[in-house]
Amino acid sequence: MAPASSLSAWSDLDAHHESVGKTIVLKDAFKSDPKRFDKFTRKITLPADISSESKGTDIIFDFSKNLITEETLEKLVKLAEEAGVEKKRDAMFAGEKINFTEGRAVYHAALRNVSNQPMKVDGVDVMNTKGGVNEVLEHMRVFSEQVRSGEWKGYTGKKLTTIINVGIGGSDLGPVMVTEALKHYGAKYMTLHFVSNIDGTHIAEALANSDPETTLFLIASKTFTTAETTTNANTAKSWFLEKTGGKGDIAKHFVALSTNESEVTKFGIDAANMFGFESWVGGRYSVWSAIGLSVALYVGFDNFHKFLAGAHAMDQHFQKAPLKENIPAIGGLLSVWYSNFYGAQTHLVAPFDQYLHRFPAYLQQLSMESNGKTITSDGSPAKYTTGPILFGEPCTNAQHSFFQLVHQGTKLIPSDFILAAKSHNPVSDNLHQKMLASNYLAQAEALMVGKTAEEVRAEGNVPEELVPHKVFMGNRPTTSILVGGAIGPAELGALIVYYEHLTFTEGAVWDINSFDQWGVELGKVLAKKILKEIDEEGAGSGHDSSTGGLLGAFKAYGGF
Ligand SMILES: O=P(O)(O)OC[C@H]1O[C@@H](O)[C@@H](O)[C@@H](O)[C@@H]1O
Repeated sequence: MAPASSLSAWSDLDAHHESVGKTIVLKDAFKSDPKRFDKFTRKITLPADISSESKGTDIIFDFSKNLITEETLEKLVKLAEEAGVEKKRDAMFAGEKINFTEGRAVYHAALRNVSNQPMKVDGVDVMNTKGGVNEVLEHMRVFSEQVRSGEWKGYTGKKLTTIINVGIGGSDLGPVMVTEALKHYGAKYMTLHFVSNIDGTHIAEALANSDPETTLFLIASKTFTTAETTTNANTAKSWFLEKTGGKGDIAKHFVALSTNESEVTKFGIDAANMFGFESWVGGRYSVWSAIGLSVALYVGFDNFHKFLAGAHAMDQHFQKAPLKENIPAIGGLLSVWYSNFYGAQTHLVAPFDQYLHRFPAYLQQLSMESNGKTITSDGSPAKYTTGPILFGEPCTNAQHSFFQLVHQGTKLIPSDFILAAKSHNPVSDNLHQKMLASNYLAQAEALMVGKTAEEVRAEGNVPEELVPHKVFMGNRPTTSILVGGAIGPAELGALIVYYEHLTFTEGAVWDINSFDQWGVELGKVLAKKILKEIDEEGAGSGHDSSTGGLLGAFKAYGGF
């Protein structure tokens, strides 16, 4: 594929940015076009049988407060066409090896293919083959139901009520985020811990109040070689054996979620207690796989299945909708528009939803590990900027911390706001929900309309020297996502997949491989070398003076 900047649609967008993009004033665009909201809003409706709403849940994506005209959208669609976004999408869904640096298919969509259409990699239907998607799902269903009912017992015959998931990166962030987001649906008697950090504090705090008789460990690692996870898992195993005086039965208290059977059995977990998946599932896309077992245990398999089904609905939309109507494609194209033509460096995602408090952290990995790349498909460096820095926090909290910069800073920060129309906790007669919604609406409006010097003066009693400080430039773009009900498993699944395919669209336009992550390797290798040096005499070798100096100081202060 040609570099994006050599496409004619790219030059066309460059010119369009000069003539229209730089001059568009959103509040005027709304005044002159009463239909702007309708024109730029897209909707997906999730089927009734999986939704939190009995008639099915609408999810509205309002793109109208973005710096675009109808012509911009057409030109962005043209760019997607020239960049082969649809072709690449179809190749992904056809199981082709689009992860070209690792020679792998990118097939996490198969994990949520609840309509069970045949999906093949190398001619094999991954849904129904032995050890395939359906078989693992059935294993997850049986196991999660046994644990939840108490049929699966610990070594002293007690029900397992504490779940400790040991994993990092994609083997942690998805399960943490989703179990938090679906807490309303979670088993109230269960205590969940997610141990990821190599910092011993993480595992120590999780074990501190856990009872080995009632604790289930899920060792979650695609490769089963990740240093943090194997170290934490070994510490957990030693704790378990020590606390149970060697009588504890590993088979009843440890299961593995992995692709690597030989490492799993080497660790001491029976292959029968392993929930597998395939190398065509990238770590950051693995919550839909066996890595999601903690979710199934916590919210029950039926809800886990709805989560997959909501995701599948968004997959089908992405696969079938024409680009101009295609919600994730539009999201991705807007990101390209801001990154490459306005020089925006960031993407803010602010859920107006406390249950979604780990959603931005999850999206950070999804977006930045996928598109934090420089090299294009022909091996040459991109001549344009790629993955934005994604960040966020739930609102209204974020408003009281970093929103100052979003409103009045020098940077353009395209922002997404997410709200569910219905709260799971309509306390104080829905007062909280109404206040939450009023902030969701007010922030997007304020970012767009801003406040002129004249408006500041008209408020009266403002000393002239303060006027510029109180001016809001406005014209700051937002995408507002409104879930037309509560956020249940299906709604959450669809929201995640919106961001997955948005990220896909960006990467497809930028002509990079969104599916490898070589950038995490170098630090791992150096850490191994330094770990050895900590136990050796001296301050290591071959380091720069800063690294060597710090290593020496650490050893001296820490008594190593
Ligand atoms: O699931 P495992 O194999 O332990 O990997 C955990 C994480 O490791 C990181 O270095 C990245 O590669 C992530 O994509 C991955 O999710």
